[in-house]
Amino acid sequence: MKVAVLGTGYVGLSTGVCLAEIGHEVVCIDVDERKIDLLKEGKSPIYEPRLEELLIKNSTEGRLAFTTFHQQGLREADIIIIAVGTPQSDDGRADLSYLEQAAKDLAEHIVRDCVVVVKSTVPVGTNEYVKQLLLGQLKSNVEIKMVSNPEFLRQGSAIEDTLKADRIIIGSDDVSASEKIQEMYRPLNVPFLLTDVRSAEIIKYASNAFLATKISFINAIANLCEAAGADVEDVAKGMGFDKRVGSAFLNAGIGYGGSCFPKDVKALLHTSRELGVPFSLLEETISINEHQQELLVDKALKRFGTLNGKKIAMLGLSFKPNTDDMREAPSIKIARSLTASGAEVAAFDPVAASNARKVIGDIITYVDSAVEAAKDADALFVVTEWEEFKQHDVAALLDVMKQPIIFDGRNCLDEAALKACKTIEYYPVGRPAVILKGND
Ligand SMILES: NC(=O)c1ccc[n+]([C@@H]2O[C@H](COP(=O)([O-])OP(=O)(O)OC[C@H]3O[C@@H](n4cnc5c(N)ncnc54)[C@H](O)[C@@H]3O)[C@@H](O)[C@H]2O)c1
Ligand SMILES: O=c1ccn([C@@H]2O[C@H](COP(=O)(O)OP(=O)(O)O[C@H]3O[C@H](CO)[C@@H](O)[C@H](O)[C@H]3O)[C@@H](O)[C@H]2O)c(=O)[nH]1
Repeated sequence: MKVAVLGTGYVGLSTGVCLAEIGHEVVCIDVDERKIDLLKEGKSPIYEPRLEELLIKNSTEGRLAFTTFHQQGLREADIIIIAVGTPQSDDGRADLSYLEQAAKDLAEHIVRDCVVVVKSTVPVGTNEYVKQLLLGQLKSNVEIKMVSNPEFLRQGSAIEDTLKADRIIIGSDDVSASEKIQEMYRPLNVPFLLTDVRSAEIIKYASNAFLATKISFINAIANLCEAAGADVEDVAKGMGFDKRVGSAFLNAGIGYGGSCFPKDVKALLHTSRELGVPFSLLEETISINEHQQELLVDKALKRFGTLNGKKIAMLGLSFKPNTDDMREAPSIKIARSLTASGAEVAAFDPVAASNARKVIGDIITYVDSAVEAAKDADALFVVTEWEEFKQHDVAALLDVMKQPIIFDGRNCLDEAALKACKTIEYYPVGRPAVILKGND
C-alpha cells in the first residue's frame, strides 16, 4: 500500500519506518527542513533504539522516502496518517493548531480518493472537526474517509512498541475505511479493537490518565510508607502479584514527565470540565505529581538546612531512560529549584545534555560522566534511571564526593552495593534510608 505520514516526530517517524518494514511504500512529510535533510541522509533526528537502523534499511531498499513538499508526498497515497503534535495550551486544553494546518495542507494537495487517519492524540470530537475542515477546503473532487487510530508507543521503545503493540484501535463509522486500515496493519499480527470514532478518541486519553493515576497512587503510598517506616518496593510487589492490579507502572519516584502524561491528563480534565462532568480524581493525579517532583529538593533541604553553596551532582536529565527528550522532565524543575536555593549543580546524562541545555540553560554545568558530576559534591541526586547508573560502582562515586550522601529519585541503585559501602547516607523514595557511618 502507498502510505503518506504527516509529521516525523516520535510517532510519525516510528510509524513510517515500521510500515515500510512490513512492506508498504511510505513517504514521510514534515515542514521542518532540518529534520527532513537529516532523514534523507539516513540520520534520525531523535534518539530511539533501532530507529536509525530501520530507517537506513528501508530507505536503501526503496520503501521509505522523505519530503517537505506535501504535494509530492500526497500525490499517490492510498492512506494518509496525520501524526503532528497536539501540545498543551496555556489553559490545559490540547492545542489543535498543527492539526488545523495539516487539514489545510491535505485539502490543498489530496488528488485521489484516500483514507485519512488521525493518529495524533486528540480530544473527543476532533476527528469530526478535522473532517469538516478538510472537506470544507478540499480542492479536488475526491472521496475522503476518516479513521481515528490513536497511538500507544512509549519513547525509548517506540519501534518495539509499534512492531509488537498490545492492540490497534480503529475508530470509524465507515466499514471499507476500517477494513483498509486493518489490511495495512495485518502483517503486524496485533489484535484490533474496532469501535466508533469518539470511543477511539477517549480510549487514548483514558489509557494515559489511568497510567498517570496509577503512578500518582503509588507515589502517595510511597509517601505513606516513608512516614510509617514501610518499604514501597515490597508494597508495590505485593500489590502487583494480584492480576487485577498488575505490577506495571507501580514504580514510585519523583513523578511522571514526558510529552504525553502531563499534557494528556490536563487535556482530559479540560474536556471533562467542558462537558460538565466532575473528574476531581485527575486533579489529585496532577497535584500529587507536582508535589512528587519537589521531593528530592525538599529532602535535601531537610538534610542540610540550607542548599546555599552546596554542590549537587545530578545523574540523568531526560524524563525517562533511553530517550533524549526533555519535555516536562522532572530534572527541569529540580535544576531550577536547586540553583534558586543557591546550590551549584553538575549534571550528567548519557544522551540528553544538548536538549537539556536548550531548556534549562547554563544555570547548571553539563559534564561527561557520572564520576565527573560527583566530584566534590555534597550530595548526588539520581533523577533518571539509566541502566548505566544502575550498574555504576557506587563506591567509585562516593570516593570522589565531598560527602557520601545520595538521594535516589528512582529507587534504582543496587541495594547490596549500597550496603557494602562503609560510610553512606542513602535516601530512596518510600523506603527506609540506609545510613552507615564508618562501621565495618
Ligand atoms: N511522543 C510519544 O511518545 C507519543 C505517543 C503516542 C501518541 N503521541 C501523540 O502523537 C502526536 C505526535 O507526537 P510526537 O511526539 O511525535 O510529536 P512531535 O512534536 O515530536 O512531532 C510532530 C512533527 O509534526 C511536524 N508537523 C507539524 N505540522 C505539520 C504539517 N502541517 N505537515 C507536516 N508535518 C508537520 C512537526 O514539524 C514535527 O516534526 C501528538 O498528538 C502526541 O500526543 C505521542
Ligand atoms: O511506574 C512508573 C512508570 C513510569 N513512570 C514515569 O512516567 C513517565 C512516562 O513514562 P512512559 O509511560 O514509560 O513513557 P512515555 O513515552 O511518556 O509513554 C506514555 O505516553 C505515550 C504518549 O501518549 C503513550 O503512547 C504510552 O502508552 C505511555 O506509556 C516517565 O516520566 C516515567 O519516569 C513512573 O514514574 N513510574
